[in-house]
Amino acid sequence: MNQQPSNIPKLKVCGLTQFNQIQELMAMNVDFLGFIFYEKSPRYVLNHLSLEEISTIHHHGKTGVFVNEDADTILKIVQKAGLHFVQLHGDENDRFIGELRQKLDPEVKIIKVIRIGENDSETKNKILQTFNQQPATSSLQPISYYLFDTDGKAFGGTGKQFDWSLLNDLTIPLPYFLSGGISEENIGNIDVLYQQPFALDINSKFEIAPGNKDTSRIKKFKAQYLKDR
Ligand SMILES: O=C(O)c1ccccc1N[C@@H]1O[C@H](COP(=O)(O)O)[C@@H](O)[C@H]1O
Repeated sequence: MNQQPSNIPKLKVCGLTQFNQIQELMAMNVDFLGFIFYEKSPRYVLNHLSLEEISTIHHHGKTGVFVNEDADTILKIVQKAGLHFVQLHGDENDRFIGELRQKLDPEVKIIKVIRIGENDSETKNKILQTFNQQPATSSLQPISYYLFDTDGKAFGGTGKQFDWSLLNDLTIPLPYFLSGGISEENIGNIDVLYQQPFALDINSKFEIAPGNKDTSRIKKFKAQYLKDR
């Protein structure tokens, strides 16, 4: 993993489908490469790359994005594609996550997505319930990271920002990825967050078309915003 001063968020680029773009991102030291294994997504990676091709990508941050997928399918994809992170972007409950944790190699880390709707007490309660699902005394912690994204009918890739100030009302018990319509236009507001993100997750705002990334804009974004601030 890329060595950076700890106050600078890492960068995940999600929804990758093109080999040449993946190589460009690796040359820029992007920390996480996201592949969407959700058939209904316009960024469904298996329409473009096979599991064998993904397995040949030598990078330590290969992340598979899954939406309400069954555990055995996730396991098979993780093993065949050589993934390091599993991003659960649907409505997976703690029981499912615990079972998946038991099946996965301990080195493979789970990122649990919390999709955020309105900034209201119902949303805050939903988030707190998810935090409480983590068993305090587990030898192998089921969830290693949270990822906060904007809620929407398509589960993810909405291109919309949620109200980040909601995070300031919470004590987030794990490092987290900040996601949902992140671009040059809103990243300047990141300083409002008391608890800074472990990583930024960018996706549809850096596309020419779904799955086709504008790598030169990503390069500029990384150089401008992910340097020592
Ligand atoms: O991008 C998708 O098509 C997608 C579909 C289903 C689940 C997750 C998806 N992408 C994730 O959405 C967030 C935010 O994306 P955006 O910046 O708002 O476009 C990101 O974490 C992707 O992993």
